Amino acid sequence: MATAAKTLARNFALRGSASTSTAATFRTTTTRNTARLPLRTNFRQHGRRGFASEAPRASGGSGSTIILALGFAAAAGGGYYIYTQNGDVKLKADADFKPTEADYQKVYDHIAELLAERDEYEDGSYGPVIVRLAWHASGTYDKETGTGGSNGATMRFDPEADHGANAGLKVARDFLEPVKEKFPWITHSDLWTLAGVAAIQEMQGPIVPWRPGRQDRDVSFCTPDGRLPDASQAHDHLRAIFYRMGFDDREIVALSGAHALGRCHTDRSGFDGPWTFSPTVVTNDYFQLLMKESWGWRKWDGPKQFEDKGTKTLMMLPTDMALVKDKKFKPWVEKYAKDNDVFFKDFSEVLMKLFELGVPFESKEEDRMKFKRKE
Ligand code: HEM
Repeated sequence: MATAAKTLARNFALRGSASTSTAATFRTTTTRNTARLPLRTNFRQHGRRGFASEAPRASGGSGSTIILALGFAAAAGGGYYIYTQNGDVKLKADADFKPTEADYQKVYDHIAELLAERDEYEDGSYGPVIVRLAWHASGTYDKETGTGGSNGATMRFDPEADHGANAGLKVARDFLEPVKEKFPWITHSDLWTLAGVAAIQEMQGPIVPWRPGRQDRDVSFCTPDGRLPDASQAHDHLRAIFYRMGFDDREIVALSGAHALGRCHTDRSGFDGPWTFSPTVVTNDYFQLLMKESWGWRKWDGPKQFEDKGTKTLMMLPTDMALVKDKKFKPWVEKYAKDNDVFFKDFSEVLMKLFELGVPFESKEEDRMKFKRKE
């Protein structure tokens, strides 16, 4: 009997044969096709691009950059004006400027345009690495002390940018800098989470309600290293990390469904490879593969990880396998594998909660915005 991965691989081979009728049925990040296929592929093997160390970009810029930024700000209707002081050119926020939902939708639209345009990145999309940035910016939250979380964007600073778990995220932060320049009124911490929402929605995931209100904080608010999960560990570690943020077992499993997206990189985490054959489309394939595929240890010099026995091209981390080994996690994996709609509903709710961790909102829950996808 063919394994799930072999079936996926066969579909991939079909796509490779460039049959237009077949290709038309595959879901891609640029063509939205809501028809549910049992298994989808838009997998492309790409050469790995290395990203070296994570030194944050120096802030500030030349006068011409600032004037350019002013042009963008004006174009975006951002309520900013320019003034000079001792020859210094500065941008200053208009305190009266109150961005509306339409202003935030413009930010969303710009990110969506950039995601579509800049398809030179691996697997054709920056979407997965942006989702990882939004998650790592939020997942430092500690409910006991109220520290960490998406309020602050402290990964802009060396101590946090250099945490091992954040290796490779400079590429996502840099991707978003032109957006910050175009809309200088938005905080980095609002921008990173809004970009996470945009990436999920533009990769055909569920609508994720979002609200603004995060303030950027200085370097003294950087969280200590070790708050994000260690992929080499087991169920007890997952619970310790995610319970600290205030999540329960169902939510831990739903969040892990993000690993339908993207891949591991030997020059970042040390692990290697994608979890699914469609790493730029939000699907429940991660759960299907966890349930249906046979997984064995990969024989290699790198850290311990699993590979599918069928094609040996997919991977699972020890923490991913913990979801099917643990009696309380497994029923949720089964449920999400069987029902993509239930997964999408829970995934949307849990992402919304993740991106709001640690934020002292002035707005109400009913003020959350639902962004329209790019046409
Ligand atoms: C459950 C605990 C988790 C562990 C141990 C874990 C671990 C990892 C590791 C080791 C990588 C590879 C990084 C690299 O080498 O580039 C990765 C990638 C990724 N993770 Fe997780 N993760 C977890 C949860 C999550 C959650 C909750 C989300 C989002 C909601 C998420 C989203 C992603 C995405 C989208 C990527 C792909 C990034 C890319 O393609 O560059 N992960 N994760």
